[in-house]
Amino acid sequence: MQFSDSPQRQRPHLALTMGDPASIGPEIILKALADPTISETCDLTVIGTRSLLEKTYQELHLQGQPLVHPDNLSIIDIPLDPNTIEQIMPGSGNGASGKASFLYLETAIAHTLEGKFQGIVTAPIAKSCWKAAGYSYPGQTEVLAQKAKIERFGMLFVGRSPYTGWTLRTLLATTHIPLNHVSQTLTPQLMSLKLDLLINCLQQDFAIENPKIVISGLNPHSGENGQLGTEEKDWLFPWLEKAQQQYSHAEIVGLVPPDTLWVNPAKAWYGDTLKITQTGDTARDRPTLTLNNVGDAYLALYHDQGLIPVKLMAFDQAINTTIGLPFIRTSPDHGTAFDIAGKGIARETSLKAAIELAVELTKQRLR
Ligand SMILES: NC(=O)C1=CN([C@@H]2O[C@H](COP(=O)(O)OP(=O)(O)OC[C@H]3O[C@@H](n4cnc5c(N)ncnc54)[C@H](O)[C@@H]3O)[C@@H](O)[C@H]2O)C=CC1
Ligand SMILES: NCC(=O)COP(=O)(O)O
Repeated sequence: MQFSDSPQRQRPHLALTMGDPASIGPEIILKALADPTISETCDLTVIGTRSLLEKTYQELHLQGQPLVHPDNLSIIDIPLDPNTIEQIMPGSGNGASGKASFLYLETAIAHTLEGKFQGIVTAPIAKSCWKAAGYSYPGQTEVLAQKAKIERFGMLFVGRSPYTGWTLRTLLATTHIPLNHVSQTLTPQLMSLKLDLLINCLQQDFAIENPKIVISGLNPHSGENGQLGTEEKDWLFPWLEKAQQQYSHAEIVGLVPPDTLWVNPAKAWYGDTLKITQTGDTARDRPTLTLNNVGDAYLALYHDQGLIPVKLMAFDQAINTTIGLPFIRTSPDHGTAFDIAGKGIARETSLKAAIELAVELTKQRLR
């Protein structure tokens, strides 16, 4: 893969897809790229529809929003026919916007596989709009994996605490499936695959040689010895014991009951920098940071078990990154936010964090 600058400066060239054009995607792109600290670290090429970026700029800059003008961006333009353009209205995702967002992603992947970009940052898409357009994928992750011909991949969320600098990393063992499919989808093979990917990723991408990984139970109190669910007793604990022996260079902790799993990460996230003010004006310090109690990464068994705590702590900072791909892919943790699209109030912080992480990971891979 080629870097667009001298190896010493390691300036990655990244694709940035526009996501669903009826979403907050165009707005957060124009906001994020208005920040010079972002453009200083990498070369970014937006993959989307220029006329829609221009329309967003015209509508929002009148409100005094700090936006980059699309003329100052590198764009691979995906023009849409007038009939499609007419159907794309901020806040109303549909088959037309879904089709456009799929085209942007496909184009980014094709260019990346050809070596034009080292990584892809994706703005959010709506799975329902893809479905309306006739594309049947659970999300962008599966499209990336399929086009890259990869069978082993994972959905990892990364967020750096603005209070303490501590980094929360959460891998989901299962992702976009109904809750009542979780138990039969989880298997020892799937758990081994995800744990293996996670350990490799922590070592290679985050330079953590001997990672500590904390794994959640599935049922309340991790099954309470079979009384509240049998998966832990039947196979999760035996699987864990084998994994602990297999990965002697990693510390694998578990199965921690899912409700208490997030107490120590929350302490590490907030540290002692905040005070809880209770009614009656009493202020109480939060517990001091105790980093020996936390993991380098958490393995959650299903989507909401991992993402409720991630979004509670880190909604404006967290990044979704696909691990196992031959290139870097990051995305904000939030979705299309159709409810606020076109209003000029979307925050670009998570997209900026996604770009920053893509730069960091690309450089780490080069090292
Ligand atoms: N990376 C991706 O492509 C993702 C896509 N999605 C998709 O997005 C769609 C909507 O999902 P929801 O569950 O409603 O989550 P959402 O993240 O789009 O919205 C949840 C709430 O957060 C607010 N919000 C989200 N991003 C914001 C931002 N940058 N600034 C200010 N407020 C923000 C929204 O206004 C809404 O009130 C779904 O189709 C989902 O599948 C969801 C998560 C990630
Ligand atoms: N909850 C994460 C999410 O919806 C993003 O999925 P993907 O489109 O990145 O696969």
